[in-house]
Amino acid sequence: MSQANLDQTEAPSLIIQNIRQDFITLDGTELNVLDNINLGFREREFISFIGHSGCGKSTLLRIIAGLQTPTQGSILYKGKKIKGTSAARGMVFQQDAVFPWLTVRKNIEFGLKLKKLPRDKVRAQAEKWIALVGLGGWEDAYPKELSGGMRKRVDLARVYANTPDLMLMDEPFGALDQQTKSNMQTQLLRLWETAGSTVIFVTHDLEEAVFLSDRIVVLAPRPGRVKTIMDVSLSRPRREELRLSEEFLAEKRKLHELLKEDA
Ligand SMILES: Nc1ncnc2c1ncn2[C@@H]1O[C@H](COP(=O)(O)OP(=O)(O)OP(=O)(O)O)[C@@H](O)[C@H]1O
Repeated sequence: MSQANLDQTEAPSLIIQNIRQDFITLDGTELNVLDNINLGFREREFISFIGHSGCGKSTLLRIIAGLQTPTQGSILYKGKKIKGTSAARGMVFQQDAVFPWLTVRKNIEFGLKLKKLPRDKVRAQAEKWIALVGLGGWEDAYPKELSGGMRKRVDLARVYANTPDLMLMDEPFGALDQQTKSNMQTQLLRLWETAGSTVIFVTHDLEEAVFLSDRIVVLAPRPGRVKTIMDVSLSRPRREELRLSEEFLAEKRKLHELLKEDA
């Protein structure tokens, strides 16, 4: 574990350099939300951000997405500075972003049509992701006919169909029940293995962070800083049974201790 972060064996593709974020609150006082954030992530890594409520996880994710310009510092992706949003960076939030008036297929095709891809390519790409998220047979259903987990799968397919290099996920499974959440985590790992994108995943859930991640960035609050980075020493592919193993519980305990020291 280290605060520093830049991997020595492979050049990082995403570099977060000296990020500081200040906000002006409603009463006019200045709030320093993030300070001196320096991180480097390799291509295809699965990274989670974890830390107590208000430590700036979502703000950091929004900066990486290009939705928020930091007070200081910059984000480099493959050597280029991130400015504004891009289709190459897909975002998934707790509340899904499916359109209620479009069918499953049309939701997934929506972004592809905006890219002006040929019609047969749009259809083929949508078919591929509908199958990958296990929604074959539901192509013509409307979101109101689906369960929360199925809607989430449409949401993931919608974003993944655009083949983003970077998937930025802000507590995407936070509103789901435990069983559905576990299923979605396993499904997400399969999609990630297929798509080959780098994932940055914000969560409060220790088990989720350990199950999914290669590395977990632990943020300390007031102002948000990188406290440490935990390497998750669990092999892949990760199956459901892993959650009950001693090695999994040991990793979870380690993360729990790292977070407790902040309290
Ligand atoms: N646009 C804004 N203007 C003012 N303050 C903001 C703004 N956005 C975020 N904040 C403040 O920044 C701090 C960090 O917020 P952020 O949502 O990034 O934290 P978080 O770690 O994701 O929290 P949680 O785990 O509760 O979702 C909070 O105190 C929040 O009130």
